[in-house]
Amino acid sequence: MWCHRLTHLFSSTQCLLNRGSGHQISWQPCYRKSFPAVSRWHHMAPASLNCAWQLHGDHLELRYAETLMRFDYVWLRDHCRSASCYNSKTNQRSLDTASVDLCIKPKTIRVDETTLFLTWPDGHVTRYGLEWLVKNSYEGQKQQVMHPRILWNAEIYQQAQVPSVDCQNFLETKEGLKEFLQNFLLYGIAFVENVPPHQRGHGNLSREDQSCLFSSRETIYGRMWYFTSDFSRGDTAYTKLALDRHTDTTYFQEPCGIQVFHCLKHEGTGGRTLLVDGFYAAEQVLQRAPEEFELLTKVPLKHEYIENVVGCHNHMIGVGPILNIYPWNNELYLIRYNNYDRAVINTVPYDVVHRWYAAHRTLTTELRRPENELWVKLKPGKVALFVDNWRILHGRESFTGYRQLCGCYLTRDDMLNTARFLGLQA
Ligand SMILES: C[N+](C)(C)CCCC[C@H](N)C(=O)O
Ligand SMILES: O=C(O)CCC(=O)C(=O)O
Ligand SMILES: [Fe+2]
Repeated sequence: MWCHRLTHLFSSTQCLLNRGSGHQISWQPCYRKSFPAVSRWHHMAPASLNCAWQLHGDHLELRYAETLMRFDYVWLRDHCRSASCYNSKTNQRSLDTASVDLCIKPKTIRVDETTLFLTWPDGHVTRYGLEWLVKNSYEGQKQQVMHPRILWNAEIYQQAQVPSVDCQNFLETKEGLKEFLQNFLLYGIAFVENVPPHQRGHGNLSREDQSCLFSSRETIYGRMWYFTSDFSRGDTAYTKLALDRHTDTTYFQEPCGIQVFHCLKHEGTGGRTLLVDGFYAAEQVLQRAPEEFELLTKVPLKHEYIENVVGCHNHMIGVGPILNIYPWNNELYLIRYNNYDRAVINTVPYDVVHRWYAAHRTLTTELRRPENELWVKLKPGKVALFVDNWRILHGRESFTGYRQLCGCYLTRDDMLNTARFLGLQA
């Protein structure tokens, strides 16, 4: 179900973005020597309509499994999987791409039931499985999502009844870890239950020692952080004030991928945690105001962290748009949203800035809809909450009394690496 939702999302943006004039790819002039373009379709067998191909001056056109693909000849030479061009033990290219003639074209081409054969002018033969080509072609990739997800508002998330994973299962069994990761990848949040209320318990969830699960990302806040409302750092997080929804470390060139929260103590009232699916809100913007969505993907902004308290002097700047999409399929992969930490806007001309403010307002309205808000109370020593900081916004209610939280940021690449190792699409 989610797959269709997203395919729909991406294909509508695709049209949108392709129309934008700034988005057009300008082709370099091709200096290939004249090549007799064969303008008729070759079918592999008279009876088979499954596969057909056609040679053009600078590319091969191939139709297979209902996909029409176009391959540049240099691309076809560059991706050769023969033993001399590719080391299948290390999965690395051995061919020096810079040694390929940019005007190269195959001397002969042949296709059978499963394979495309190309012979190059120097006699070298390249073979491609047709399935491999579908999977690896631009056209094939364009139809796929990189990260399957279930976008949610409070009702969708609650009805899904996503189970928390028990801490011991998570740490000690492959199934527990896999279930946790699957939930996390689909929803962008995941809870681990029965975490011991002391700090080590939390550390075990993410440190490189013993359990070897994920590595934490060391930042200006340290590797693991313990914080309370003592204003030990120059940031509102270290007070008792409410924090509106935001993502963290927007002022890093690469914002932290994952954040883990574990409540150690709270003697007082308030302090609930707010979670909002930023991608769900962005999808609403795309559907209601596609040109505003596009603007939010295009306008670069700075976020900034300037801190001068005793012992801590930091000045961080991160640059990027609020919404980041993969250009080939328009899939959203990162939202950078923190109104507290957004820096002076000096990267945008005045007329664009006004439209940007309107687009920002539309997104903010979606993010603030009460039906999109998931509120949870982190009880001391019960759950650890993992948050995808590239997708989910978090915030907190103001509170009274003594409240101590600990947590860490995790390296996103390592978590996705583990997920892929367990057979998940990540
Ligand atoms: C989580 N921890 C308390 C360490 C950091 C708080 C960082 C707060 C900062 N305004 C931001 O949003 O990035
Ligand atoms: O105090 C909280 O619950 C969260 C504060 C916050 O936004 C953060 O630490 O990143
Ligand atoms: Fe935060």
